[in-house]
Amino acid sequence: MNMPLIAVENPIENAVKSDAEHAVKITPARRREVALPTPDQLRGNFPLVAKLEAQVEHQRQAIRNILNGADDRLLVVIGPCSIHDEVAALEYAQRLKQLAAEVSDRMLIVMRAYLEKPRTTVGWKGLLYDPERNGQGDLHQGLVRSRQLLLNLAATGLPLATEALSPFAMDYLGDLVSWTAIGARTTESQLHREMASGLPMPVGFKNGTDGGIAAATNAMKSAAHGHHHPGLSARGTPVMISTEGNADTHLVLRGGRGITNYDSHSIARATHALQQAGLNPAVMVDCSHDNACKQHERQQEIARDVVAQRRAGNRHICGLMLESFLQPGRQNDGADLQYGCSITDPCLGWEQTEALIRSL
Ligand SMILES: O=C[C@H](O)[C@H](O)COP(=O)(O)O
Ligand SMILES: C=C(OP(=O)(O)O)C(=O)O
Repeated sequence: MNMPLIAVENPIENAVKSDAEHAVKITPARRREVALPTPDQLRGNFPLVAKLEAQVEHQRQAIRNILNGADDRLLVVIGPCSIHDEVAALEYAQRLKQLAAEVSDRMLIVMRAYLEKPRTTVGWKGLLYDPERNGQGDLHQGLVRSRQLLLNLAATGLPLATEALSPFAMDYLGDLVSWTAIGARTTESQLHREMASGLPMPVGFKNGTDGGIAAATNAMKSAAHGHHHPGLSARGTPVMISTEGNADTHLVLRGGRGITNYDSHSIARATHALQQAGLNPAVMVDCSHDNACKQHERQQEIARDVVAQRRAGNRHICGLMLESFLQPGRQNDGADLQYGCSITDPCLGWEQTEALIRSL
């Protein structure tokens, strides 16, 4: 049945207000709006030069080659749980770059450059949302600092990984990212599956926080399909986005509800389920989160165990995720912060990281 169209006077003119009018606006609803640059504006101000663009595309292809078995190196996504200090992140990247070069015949090392944090309830949500960490939120500054940081990190030559949390953030930053995660809290979300289906890089879906893999296998099926969904154009206008589907996806096992899933039985069950569903059986093991019960030291024995399983013949294990920073452990955010130490989940320190990667 054809619905009659409701006539609106000057709909475009009414909808699009000047930036000044939108700058800070208290709406009748429970929200305030602050204008942001469009993706085109941010990318225009901090452009990705052709050399870096080619580097990112090359790195995405190298990851795809591991996922489809054309390259048998181990994919290692490693770095801070979250980045709160750009200087420390860059120092970490410079050290990691050297280590990555040393082991590049056996591993492809990708740096975690996580700018958005999903929270169980509330907490600091990352550099992108609240760069000053004062609870006020400043997405404009967060977007600028995040893009500058990713450009500086990419200039080291390392491939970069993020978690794609806001469906809008990738429009601003995605051109710099070679691998992305959809986290345990959002793997079941249709919005995130739609987003993943249009992303140009490989995507790892974490198992759900309950430890079950069904949400992630459903997500892989959904992301492989094309979708139509609302979104934002590069010029900042609302658009219908039609995606092609992304077949470069895989499962990330991160444990759940205090139960681990990196042992050979759990991995065999997961790869069997993926094969039954007609999906790529390549799995990455997240050595942190519920697999390590948030005890950063345990990541070392988990990584060794998983690599031993691979050596024993399980070629479906394609990668590891590790949380690591300059200093071991974590600290509460506050006045006297220790340089290079996580303010979210605990991480391996640099010495432990170096020794672990060499030993693997
Ligand atoms: O990776 C980081 C955390 O595990 C995730 O952001 C959830 O943190 P929270 O449970 O402290 O909110
Ligand atoms: C939040 C993260 O993981 P998960 O979604 O598995 O909790 C993370 O890797 O930073």
